[in-house]
Amino acid sequence: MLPLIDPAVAHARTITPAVRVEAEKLYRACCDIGFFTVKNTNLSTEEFVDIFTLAHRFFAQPLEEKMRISIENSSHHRGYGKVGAEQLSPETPADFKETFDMSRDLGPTHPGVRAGDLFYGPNQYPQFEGFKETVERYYQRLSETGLNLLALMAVSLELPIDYFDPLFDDQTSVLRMIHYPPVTDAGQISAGVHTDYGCLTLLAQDAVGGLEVKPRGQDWIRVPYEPDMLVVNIGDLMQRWSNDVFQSTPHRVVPPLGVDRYSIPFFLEPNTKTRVACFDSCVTPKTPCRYEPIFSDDWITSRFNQTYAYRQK
Ligand SMILES: O=C(O)CCC(=O)C(=O)O
Ligand SMILES: [Fe+2]
Repeated sequence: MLPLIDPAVAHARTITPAVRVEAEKLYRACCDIGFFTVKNTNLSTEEFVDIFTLAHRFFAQPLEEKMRISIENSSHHRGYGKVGAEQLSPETPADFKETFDMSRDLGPTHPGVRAGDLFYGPNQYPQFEGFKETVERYYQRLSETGLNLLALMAVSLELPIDYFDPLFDDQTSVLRMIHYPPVTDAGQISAGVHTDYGCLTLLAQDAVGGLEVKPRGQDWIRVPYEPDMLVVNIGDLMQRWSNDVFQSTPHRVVPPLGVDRYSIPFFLEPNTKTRVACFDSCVTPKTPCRYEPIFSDDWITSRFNQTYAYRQK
């Protein structure tokens, strides 16, 4: 069982006894497992249902239609990724999944777009009525929930409760829809063993299940589906930021044979040029800072290039 955290207590950015309780639970979860679950988000049950319905409709289209918004046409890593586009583990074949990625839909007046930044730009959307509105609303909701979790994390790290807010006010988070087609032989890997690149991942999965997590020194844990629940994990950038106090835990997807599975991760990432240097509270005489400061976007770019076939051409 993964620990359950209530992000809503941090909404007002005021340190209350409830904030301290949740921050302490979150801290332990991040140190010991790197994964936890979240309920009491600002998403309604209908919004969970709507986003999955949209994902089903999107992936049900013919391949040619989906390829009109191929990620390979985007200078900003947005749009449709066909089966085989991503290989999360170098040890196993490319992942047996298709994806749709979006971020904040930014036009030419945004300074990052003008500067030609990879992380700021327009989305590529399919032509459905309501698609843009539904995914953008979901993105907004997940961003709020993610920032509430970061507020708890800030408290647990002895930082001001609103420490992360200005670092995410021009965020580069990515919302992804994933369809795993039915696996028919054991050689097909839905999602290979990997860690996530960034800060925090907030995942909605469907009732099929299949997500498995391997905390340090423990066996694989299966993460069961529960309605209205998000599964959250620490990514490599946050592990680095915390001087390895928090764990970015390996995970994989092993769904039951022969069924379609859908999941919707939200990768919460800061503004570009966020300087990631060990938090003071994570550095002690016995555990000096292990990492050079790095800019968040340089880190994410290097990780993309390792896992995407089209970026290696
Ligand atoms: O589909 C899932 O349950 C997990 C997906 C995942 O780990 C990822 O895309 O990074
Ligand atoms: Fe992942």
